Amino acid sequence: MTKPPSLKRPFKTAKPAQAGKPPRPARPQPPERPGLPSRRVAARLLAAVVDTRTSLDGLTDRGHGHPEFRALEPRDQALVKAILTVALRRRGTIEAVIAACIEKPLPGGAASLRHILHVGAAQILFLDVPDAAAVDLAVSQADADPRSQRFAKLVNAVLRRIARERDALLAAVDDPRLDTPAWLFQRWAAAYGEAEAERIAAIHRVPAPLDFTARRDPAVVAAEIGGEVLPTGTVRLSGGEGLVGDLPGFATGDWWVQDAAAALPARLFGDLAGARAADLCAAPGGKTAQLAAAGARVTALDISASRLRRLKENFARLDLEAETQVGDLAAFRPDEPFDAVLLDAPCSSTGTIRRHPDVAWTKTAEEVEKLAGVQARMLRQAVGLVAPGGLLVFSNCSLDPVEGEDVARAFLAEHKEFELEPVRPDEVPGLEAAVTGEGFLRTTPAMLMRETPDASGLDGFFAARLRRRS
Ligand SMILES: C[S@@+](CC[C@H](N)C(=O)[O-])C[C@H]1O[C@@H](n2cnc3c(N)ncnc32)[C@H](O)[C@@H]1O
Repeated sequence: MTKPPSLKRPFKTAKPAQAGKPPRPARPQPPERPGLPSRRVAARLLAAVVDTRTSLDGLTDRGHGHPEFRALEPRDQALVKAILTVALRRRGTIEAVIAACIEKPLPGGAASLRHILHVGAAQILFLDVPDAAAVDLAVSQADADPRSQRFAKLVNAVLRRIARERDALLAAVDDPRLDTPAWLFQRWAAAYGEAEAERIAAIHRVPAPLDFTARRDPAVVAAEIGGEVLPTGTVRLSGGEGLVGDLPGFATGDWWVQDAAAALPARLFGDLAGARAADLCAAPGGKTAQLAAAGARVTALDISASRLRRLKENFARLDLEAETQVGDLAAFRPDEPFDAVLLDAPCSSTGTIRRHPDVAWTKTAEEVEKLAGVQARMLRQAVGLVAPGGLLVFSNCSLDPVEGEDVARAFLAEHKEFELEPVRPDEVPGLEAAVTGEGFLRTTPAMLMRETPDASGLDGFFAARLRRRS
């Protein structure tokens, strides 16, 4: 990451003090304007996401995130996250609105100016921040940055116009496709058709509901947190804001946060009471928790020690048990094979864009292809871990068939000792349309439509259930 520019104006190096003359006291710096640090950090993090394809989750991690983010007060951190989430979710729209307010394109190399404008416009267009504050802080920010100082007047004019003409400007550029990078939209259109790709792009513009998997009775959890039980059994809370940890049932381990689609793959094993199960890519453990809660004796493997630590914390809260192992699947040699093996493989995560809008701007088509190769390799490594007659569920949260259907088909063609055990529509009530003709499970964010968009949709997920012949 580039070194953060100094906020202070450049100053000349002081000459060494001459003998006899007392050194001149340093001029006190005026205190920074309230609100400016959070906007500066927002612009810096936006740059890291879109210019160097850095994950927003990593940048805003409370323990290991960007140092300037970690230095902010919790309230300012929340504001930075809110600004960035909407700035990335509506990136194309914001870009089009800014373009409509300037006579000629922003000068090439004016990246810093562009990020300042995006942060300012995101607040004016989509957040409950007073327009005057958003404009003034963006102007101060431009003025304090040597790279954008000469554009401070432009920032003022553009953002004031956006504040004045917000509704008309938004109406003039209202096209969900704008907020999805073209390469990604084309891949969805090729896979699901133009109309479904548009529906996916449209629902991505709406913040996702919060989904929970109940440890015991979903109806009780729904009543306690004021949510609804979806036909799939997931508990959903829409339009909810605030800290998950403050909700009833958190401390007592009554539920864990898990998207409705992410809850499906582990259910494909059916009855697991007393079974030996392995979760080969387990952390942070949403699906491992399902396996353990269903009565399996679970071994949870993950290559990341820190992510596995989170799994252990989650399990302690949920009062669930699993044997954990930090390690690479390639070197995993258990004493005996398992009845049930889950491979929830690393992927491009394009099915989670609604919750993680940075994914749309940090991933590339090349990465999708490369990750499909990783998944195919991991699936081959899982073969010897499945007992005869046992089940192997392969899943991931990519929306791209290259990482899902294609990997599963190639595996089945190569491994005649496995057969596909088709998913039946009655196994996924409310999501019957997610069962493909071949018997795979394929969700897209445009499924599971409810009364309002903020209560609708789910992550894009793929799952195939493969049985090892006896
Ligand atoms: C999609 S995440 C798993 C999410 C998890 N199943 C859940 O539901 O909470 C993929 C996980 O695979 C792990 N991983 C990646 N490569 C691995 C490997 N070679 N061996 C074991 N784990 C690996 C990553 O550390 C990551 O935690």
